[in-house]
Amino acid sequence: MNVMTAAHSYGLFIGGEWVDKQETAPVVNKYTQAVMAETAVTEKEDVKQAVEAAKSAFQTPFSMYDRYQILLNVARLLREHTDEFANVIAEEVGKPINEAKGEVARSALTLENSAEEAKRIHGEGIPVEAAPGSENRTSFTRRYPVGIVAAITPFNVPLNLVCHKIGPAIAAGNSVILKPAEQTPVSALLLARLFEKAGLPKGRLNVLTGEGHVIGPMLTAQPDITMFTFTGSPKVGQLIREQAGLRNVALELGNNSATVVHRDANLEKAAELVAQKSFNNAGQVCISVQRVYVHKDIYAEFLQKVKAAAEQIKLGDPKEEATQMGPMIAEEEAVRVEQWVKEAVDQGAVVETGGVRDGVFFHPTILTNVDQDMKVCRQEVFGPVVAVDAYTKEEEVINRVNDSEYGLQAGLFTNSLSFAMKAMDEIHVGGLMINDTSGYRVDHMPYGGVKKSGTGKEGPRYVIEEMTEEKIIVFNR
Ligand SMILES: NC(=O)c1ccc[n+]([C@@H]2O[C@H](COP(=O)([O-])OP(=O)(O)OC[C@H]3O[C@@H](n4cnc5c(N)ncnc54)[C@H](O)[C@@H]3O)[C@@H](O)[C@H]2O)c1
Ligand SMILES: O=C[C@H](O)CS(=O)(=O)O
Repeated sequence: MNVMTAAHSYGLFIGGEWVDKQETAPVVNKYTQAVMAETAVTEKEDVKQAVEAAKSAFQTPFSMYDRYQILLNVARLLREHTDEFANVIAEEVGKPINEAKGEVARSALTLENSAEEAKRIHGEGIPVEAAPGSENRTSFTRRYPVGIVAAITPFNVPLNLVCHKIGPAIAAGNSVILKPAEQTPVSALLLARLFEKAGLPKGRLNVLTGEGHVIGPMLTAQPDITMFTFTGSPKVGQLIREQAGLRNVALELGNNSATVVHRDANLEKAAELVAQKSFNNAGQVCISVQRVYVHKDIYAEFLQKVKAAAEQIKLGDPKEEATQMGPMIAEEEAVRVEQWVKEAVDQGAVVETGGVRDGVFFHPTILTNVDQDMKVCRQEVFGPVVAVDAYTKEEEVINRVNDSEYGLQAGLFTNSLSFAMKAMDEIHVGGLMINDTSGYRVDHMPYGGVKKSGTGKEGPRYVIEEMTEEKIIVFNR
């Protein structure tokens, strides 16, 4: 089966039906800039219909075992269609084909893990009888689905981050309304086709495409939506939280990730991983290495190694096997990154390599002589730029890592157990990776930030807690 239609034109997916709309929006191939697909533009009435479909599906029983089987089937189908999905991701994001294949494999794992968790949703016994006067009582908790989950996702990881929302929401027994990023909706629409093929009951998954700033408020205006799960920028996350009122909101937001390389680290390994995780997907990854702090004794050697690795990165057509870095999501984003680098240079930073824009491409860039208050350090670059600076003392570098509004993940390369333990206690982030960069993630681990990086955790087991409500039952014998 080829999951693509010949016309490459996609309707909305509401109540198990594909709904064509008169108004459509083009999705462009980020390398060629040619139109690769047309997607339907959602109107207010479509949002209402999606909510009705989701509500009606939610009222129909859907057993844990059926949820498990459907999620497993979709994972299997996804693996069977790896090349098609990877080609779509390479085109719609501009992500190198090998990275895109990796994203498809991770998406299948996310769905498999969600399927497994569907069978593990459980409560616990509560010893209420331990309270004086409650000797004759017996109690336990149970978890119930929250109802209708609205999921809004970003452009940079358009399939796996969608799976991180749909997989656990369905595993938990909810209905879902998905709004994928307007720049990259095609892989999500194809995924909906796989759910349809796998026999997902109609209305359990609905997909609405179009501009977020238009559809977002239409979704938050629907009182029957009980939870919002959002991955994207802090600005939009904040808006959703304000509009959602007392409803449950999970936010996976940005970061300006730091990685520390201590004087006792394995330099080869640290340099290789830093170069890889600074420039993956042209740096458009929320845990991309953006700030590197290197102990002064090894700074020069480390810098030379990372620079050599960065200069080896092959830019080009994402669909060519040899390409290691593709274009950014849009030329205006490449222009923004160019301006931030220029501003840093005007403030005294030195470009060690890169710093060059070529249309929608921005070359892998290493900056030194940086200051913590430059935009390239203080804000989230979301581009292929890394700032490398030296430090002397452990205490000093912990303070510098923590000197950020964000707190998603951080990395530390060291062989010192005491430094690793101190960092574990004192670096304020959702995840600390010892002997790895901030960029490490596997899909079943708890993943989410502190401070401006968000609230709530992803990873199927953890997000299912948020996508279910706990109820306590007390029996009086
Ligand atoms: N923490 C994480 O797990 C994680 C993962 C990936 C990306 N991100 C973050 O995402 C950002 C980049 O992605 P982006 O540019 O797609 O983010 P974005 O916030 O611009 O868009 C994300 C989604 O929100 C929608 N949206 C836009 N305006 C909206 C509104 N007013 N109401 C509701 N929805 C709206 C968009 O259409 C899109 O679907 C970065 O900050 C990055 O760090 C975080
Ligand atoms: O962009 C942020 C992503 O969550 C990182 S990953 O693709 O899931 O590793």
